Amino acid sequence: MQRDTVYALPQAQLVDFAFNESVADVFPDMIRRSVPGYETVIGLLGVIARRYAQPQSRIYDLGCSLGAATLSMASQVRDTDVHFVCVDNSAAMTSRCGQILQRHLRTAQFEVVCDDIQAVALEQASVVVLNFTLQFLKPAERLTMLQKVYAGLRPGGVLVLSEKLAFADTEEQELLTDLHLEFKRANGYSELEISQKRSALEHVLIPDTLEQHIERLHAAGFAQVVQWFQGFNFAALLAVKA
Ligand SMILES: Nc1ncnc2c1ncn2[C@@H]1O[C@H](C[S@+](CC[C@H]([NH3+])C(=O)[O-])CC(=O)[O-])[C@@H](O)[C@H]1O
Ligand SMILES: O=C(O)C(=O)Cc1ccccc1
Repeated sequence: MQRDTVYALPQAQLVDFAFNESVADVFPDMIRRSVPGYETVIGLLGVIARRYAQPQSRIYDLGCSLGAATLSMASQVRDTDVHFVCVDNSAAMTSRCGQILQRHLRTAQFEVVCDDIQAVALEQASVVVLNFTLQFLKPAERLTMLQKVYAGLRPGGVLVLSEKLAFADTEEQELLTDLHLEFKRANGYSELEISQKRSALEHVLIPDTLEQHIERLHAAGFAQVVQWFQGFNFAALLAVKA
């Protein structure tokens, strides 16, 4: 695995974070060292998919990056007639994702689409995954995205939503942000790397509170909303269509 050094050297100017070639090259290392519980979430996504996958349905991995969620789900889902659709608007990610999935899955089992997740048709879905992706959409566009997911799901289908969280309570926000910083330091990131990435993400990754997520999922139509994971300021929910 290639080590993430994207923000190791002082940047001449502040540039918004982008999922370009340099990020795609080091992404497994970057996300593992940046998101507390990432690997656990990936593993448990497989268990959730195993529970909710339906015969002759589609599983959508929206904002798939290198396909880690799809690989976990494919290893657990028993129905052979489930089709995986992996979508990401970064060509650097989708080209690598296609190569990785090819090594593990049958060609007929999956497709990788380079497009905005807001533009792709969602049909006959039993499982939809937004694993740390909704947070990159403009806040005003998030409800429409969830409504689209709801419409594309079959009854009994599930949306898995993982996100970085904000907290309404100032003290809680400070504590969990601080613990996230300690997590990054513990994983070998320097103060320079941490602060440069924070600036780059400032206008790109806009976290909502858990309460905002739950309310929005209900507004989109989901009857059952359950939080199943939290690692500091990162959480995962599942939302079931009745
Ligand atoms: N509008 C959009 N349309 C399509 N893709 C998008 C959009 N906005 C962002 N992305 C894509 O969403 C992904 C977010 S990373 C997901 C990790 C993965 N799910 C994983 O389980 O390893 C999370 C993170 O880096 O914090 C990137 O690949 C973006 O290109
Ligand atoms: O690094 C961070 O602070 C994050 O919030 C997570 C993250 C992980 C990988 C790419 C972008 C953001």
